[in-house]
Amino acid sequence: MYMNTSGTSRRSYSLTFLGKKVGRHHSVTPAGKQIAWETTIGSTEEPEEPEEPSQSGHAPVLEQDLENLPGSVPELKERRPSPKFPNPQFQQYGNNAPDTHRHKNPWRRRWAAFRRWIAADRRKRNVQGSSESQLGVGSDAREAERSQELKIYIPYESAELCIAEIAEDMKAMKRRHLQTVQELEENFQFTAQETQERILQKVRSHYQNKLNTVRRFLDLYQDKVEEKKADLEKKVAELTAHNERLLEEQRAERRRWKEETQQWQREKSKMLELFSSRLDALHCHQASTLQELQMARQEIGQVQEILIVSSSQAQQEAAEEEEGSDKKEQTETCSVSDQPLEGANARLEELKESLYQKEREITELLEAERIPVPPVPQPHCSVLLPTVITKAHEICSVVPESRALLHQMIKDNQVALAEARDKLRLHLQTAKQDSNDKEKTPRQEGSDESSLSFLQETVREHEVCQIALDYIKSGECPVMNDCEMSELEDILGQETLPTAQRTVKGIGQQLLLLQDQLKREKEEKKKVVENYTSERAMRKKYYNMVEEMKGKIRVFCRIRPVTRSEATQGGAVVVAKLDDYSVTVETQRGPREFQFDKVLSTEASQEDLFQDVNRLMQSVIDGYNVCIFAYGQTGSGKTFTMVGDKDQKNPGIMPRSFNAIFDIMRENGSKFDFKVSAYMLELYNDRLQDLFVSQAGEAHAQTQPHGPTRRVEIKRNRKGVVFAQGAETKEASSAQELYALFQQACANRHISATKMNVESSRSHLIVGIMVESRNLTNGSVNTGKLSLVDLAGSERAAKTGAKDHQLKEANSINKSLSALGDVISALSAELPHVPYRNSKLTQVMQDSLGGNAKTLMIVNISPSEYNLDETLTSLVYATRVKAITNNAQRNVDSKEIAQLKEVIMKLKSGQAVEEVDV
Ligand SMILES: Nc1ncnc2c1ncn2[C@@H]1O[C@H](COP(=O)(O)OP(=O)(O)OP(=O)(O)O)[C@@H](O)[C@H]1O
Repeated sequence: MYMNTSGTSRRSYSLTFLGKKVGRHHSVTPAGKQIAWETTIGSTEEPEEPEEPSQSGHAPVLEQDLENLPGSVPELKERRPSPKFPNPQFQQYGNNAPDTHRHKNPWRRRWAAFRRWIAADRRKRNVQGSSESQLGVGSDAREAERSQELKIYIPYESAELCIAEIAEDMKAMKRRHLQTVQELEENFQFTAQETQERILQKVRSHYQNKLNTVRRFLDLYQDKVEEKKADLEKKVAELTAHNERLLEEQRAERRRWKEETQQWQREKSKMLELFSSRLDALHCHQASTLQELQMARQEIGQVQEILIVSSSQAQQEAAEEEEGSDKKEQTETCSVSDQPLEGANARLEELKESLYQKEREITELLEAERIPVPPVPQPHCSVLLPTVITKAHEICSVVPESRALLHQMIKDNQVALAEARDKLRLHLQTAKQDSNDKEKTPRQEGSDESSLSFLQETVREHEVCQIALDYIKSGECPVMNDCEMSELEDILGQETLPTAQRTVKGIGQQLLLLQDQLKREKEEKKKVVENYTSERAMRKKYYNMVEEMKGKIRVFCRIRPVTRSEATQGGAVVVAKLDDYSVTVETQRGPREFQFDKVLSTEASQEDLFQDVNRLMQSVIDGYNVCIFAYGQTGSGKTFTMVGDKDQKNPGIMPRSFNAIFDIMRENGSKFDFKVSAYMLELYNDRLQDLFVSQAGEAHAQTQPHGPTRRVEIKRNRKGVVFAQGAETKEASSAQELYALFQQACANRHISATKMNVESSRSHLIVGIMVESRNLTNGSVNTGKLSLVDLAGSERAAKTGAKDHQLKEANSINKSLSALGDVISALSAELPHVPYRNSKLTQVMQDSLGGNAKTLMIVNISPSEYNLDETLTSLVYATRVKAITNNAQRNVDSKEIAQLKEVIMKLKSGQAVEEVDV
């Protein structure tokens, strides 16, 4: 047998039984040394009893033995592991382990006995060897014998015992080994746990620090927000004050306009009165002239009768002459009878002349009455006055009725003059008394002054009239110096001279003046109306701005053109756009006006509409939630507005938004890093469907026994932002890519033909576009969401002709719209409970109605009388929506929060988190 130590912690046994190797075992000795020994059984000789172990234990024996083997004791000692290991279990195997402990191990005990036995045997053999050398045996034979002697012959039972012990020993070792492994594992776990806890602690403290920083940031932000809020409130107050000022100005303008109109009306009526009184006078004059004419005609008739009588008398006398009467007598008679005839003829000629004159005058007057006389240069008073007086006097002297009329006029004027004088006197007396009695207000004084001047004017008018009439009566012309003449011209300028010619010309001039004034008034009125309209538009604009600042939902109204079917039905157009902000509907009870943030007429193009929508795209990029939805009866143009026409010649809000978002992104590409993703859903028969999954694909998935059944559900995050759980979200890197996704989704939408619309949407379309923008300067992240909703239209089955499954669809659509109506009513009435949960549609739109989004509603209406009821319902509905207030907030995370969110996302998805991430 030989024994070898290699100084390692492994031990190997190699057993040879009856000349054969029976096995090799490795084990770790407690002392950590490797021992290999071989046992060859060659004799049945019983070994000597081993020596009793010495008091000092077996260790010295072992070291002694080991000195003869490869690997000396010092080397072995060196290789022994130092008792560094903290585990006491392992310490017991170290060199410092107490002997008592060693002896407790049965195997060790036996092993020690065995080694002692071997040592004794060796000693015995050495003794034998030395005696033989002394006898001088040949060296070769001795060598062979020595090699033979090196073998130790162990009795079979001992070997068996030994093997059994070794086996037992090995089992025990195995157990200990396993135990050690287990302990190692436990220890490792314990250590790993400790390390993990340490890391967690570190992470926690790191997070805590970050959180504190974030809190500080938040406080700063809060302060800034407060400042901003105060600023905005100030601005709102300023705008309100400005609005008030504008309103006040408008009221003042209106008052002024009203006063001016009244003044103008007063002046107009005064002028008309004057004109009619002048006309009356003219008619009187005309009537008297006609009467005169009549009388002249009668006179002519009488003269003609006299002429006839005289001619018959002449004939008679001629006959008598024939009978031979006295010629002298005849001549006398004849000369006597000729005398009245000549007078009558002269009178007749005179009358005729006067008649023609009168007729000419009347014609002139009538002409002047009919045609407004352009202002002609007045003849000089010095020429005009004597002519007028002479002519008037002539008429009066020739026509007795005129004379009588003149006398009457003089009398009347005298009476009127006396009355006017009395009135003036009375007024002066009263005024004098009043001025003595009390102090007057400026207004009273003004009215007194005006009535005094009126009375003075009346008196003066009558006085002038009196002088004129007196002159006409006498036929004299007044002798006037230049000063008097100019005074008279002034009077004539005031048109107080009652001559017909003057009157007519004055009336013509007055008419012209009136026309001029009317024109001016009209222009002024037009200007006032224009000012008022522009001011009204401005006021509405400011009002809308204030409302928007307050967070009110914006509502646009779009009137679509009359469709062909409506035209064939012959329904009248009952809807009209009043201005950019008002629409009017002709109802049976009269016109009804509705006000919105914008009204788009039938002529408004898709570009016009998008111009007002475009600014919301910037809000999305800035991190706001924005919702744009179209509402209206079926066939009113919702899909046209939101999506566009079929061949996309007139793209609607959705495709335009895609382009606008990517345009803004491109412009800001140097400052931000953007990410765009989208989901597209439809709410069909009260079930949410992912439009990125085709109906065929979904049907296939349903038929699979363990196929993935997608269930899309509406959830809200802590900030109240709605998101679709279970819906596929796809990323897009360009507007074209996003549009391709949109087209893919639209292809999966439920559409069918009804009587009202050949391409009627049978579901609500919901498109969500998420835009994440990371600021490259400060690392903050904005997350905006744009929700575009094309609602299905409310419909009446009788009108649309819906049957079977279309009826079911219509019921579902109407039910969800009615739930939407309930939500709108509750929000506009500011009720404490808003029934969002009554329908999936209202759940989807929860953050857009009364939530934290900037919302725009487009109410689409038909202009036709055929849809009057639905149009009125839609407009009332939209008016209610205008009253709803949202609280739009920006979704901004600082760099740290964004990073932490990323870490949380990674942890949630089971990804490894590195120190760098934290
Ligand atoms: N502003 C418009 N200019 C021109 N055509 C329009 C306009 N609005 C709507 N139309 C036309 O009217 C028809 C009906 O419009 P659309 O399909 O958009 O109605 P809808 O409200 O979406 O109906 P439904 O609720 O049934 O889906 C379409 O042919 C559309 O092209």
